Amino acid sequence: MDESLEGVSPRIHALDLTARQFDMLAAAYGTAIDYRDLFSPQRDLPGRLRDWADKSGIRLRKLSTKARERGSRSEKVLFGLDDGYAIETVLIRRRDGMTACVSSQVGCAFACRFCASGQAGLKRNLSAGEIVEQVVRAGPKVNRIVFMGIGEPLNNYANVLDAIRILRDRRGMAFPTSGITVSTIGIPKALRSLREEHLAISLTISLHATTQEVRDRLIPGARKHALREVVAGALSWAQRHNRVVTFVYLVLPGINDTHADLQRLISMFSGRPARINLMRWNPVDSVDLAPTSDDRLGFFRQKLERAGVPVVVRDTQGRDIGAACGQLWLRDLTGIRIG
Ligand SMILES: C[S@@+](CC[C@H](N)C(=O)[O-])C[C@H]1O[C@@H](n2cnc3c(N)ncnc32)[C@H](O)[C@@H]1O
Ligand code: SF4
Repeated sequence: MDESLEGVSPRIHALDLTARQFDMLAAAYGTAIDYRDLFSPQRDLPGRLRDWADKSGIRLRKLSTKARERGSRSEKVLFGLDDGYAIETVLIRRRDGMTACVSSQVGCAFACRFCASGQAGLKRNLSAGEIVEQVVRAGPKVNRIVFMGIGEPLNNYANVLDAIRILRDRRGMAFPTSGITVSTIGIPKALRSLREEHLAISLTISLHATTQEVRDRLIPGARKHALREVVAGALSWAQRHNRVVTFVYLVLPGINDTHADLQRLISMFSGRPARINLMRWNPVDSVDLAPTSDDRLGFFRQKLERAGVPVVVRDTQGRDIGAACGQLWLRDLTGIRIG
């Protein structure tokens, strides 16, 4: 992370600033505000903050709320961006707090067959500040963050890691990294870098196949990533950090749910620092796939359990408002889908 102010434009987004950069700006403009004030969850930001922003030419907020949709346990917020696109953030209520499911990119380059978010391709990366702002705007009840919205976080490595560092800074939001999960298709080079970071985050790998051929069909953008390198990179991260890595497996009838798949999953993960989350496909308009049956999911779960591989069946929240995993579309400012 470059902590100097070089190249920082006067219209910089306050939530892009590290505490050190803030100190330098505070010294240059003189201020009575504290770094923590930048992360104020209030809708009407305190006057002293607005005065400081006017004086220093800093933008306190960059996202504009375009729409909100409430479901039984989740809420979806459509945030407009400066360049005419709109991304979505999902808030999920839990018994002990709230989870913010944040977007990391404007669209996605990987074009997974089963997912809405990659249908328009990748337009650009979100900045660290645009990621942090999604959490700030979600309010103080958020105690978990999952990078499971639009985009592939490890394809925007620098900004996602900067966002995590800003979020966890004790002088700012002091968000515990143990409450942050990065979900990724597992880009091997980025996994090697992540292994060396001193960050106590959780890691989830979207695996979805046990052969290269099936994975290439399901995740066309990841064709150059060898499946065994993805798995080895994730397990190496787990060993280095003394953690368990979660592998997500979307069970798709007739595609990746054969007995041979089950056997390969068992031999890949038995005795490893890994757990498997079996998932059902959430429907996406104009995508010709079918969700698996409860029986098939139960069969996979039972066989994996018997082989000693930790496994859970995970059902995602938000299907009632099109906010479940993989159902978020890149949109324009009026909410019309792109892709
Ligand atoms: C939308 S992705 C974003 C994070 C990252 N790009 C990834 O693929 O892990 C979050 C999770 O949703 C899963 N997913 C995508 N489309 C889905 C769908 N239609 N039904 C269920 N899960 C889906 C992905 O495989 C991934 O585990
Ligand atoms: S599942 Fe993840 S990697 Fe695949 S298109 Fe959706 S957001 Fe991108």
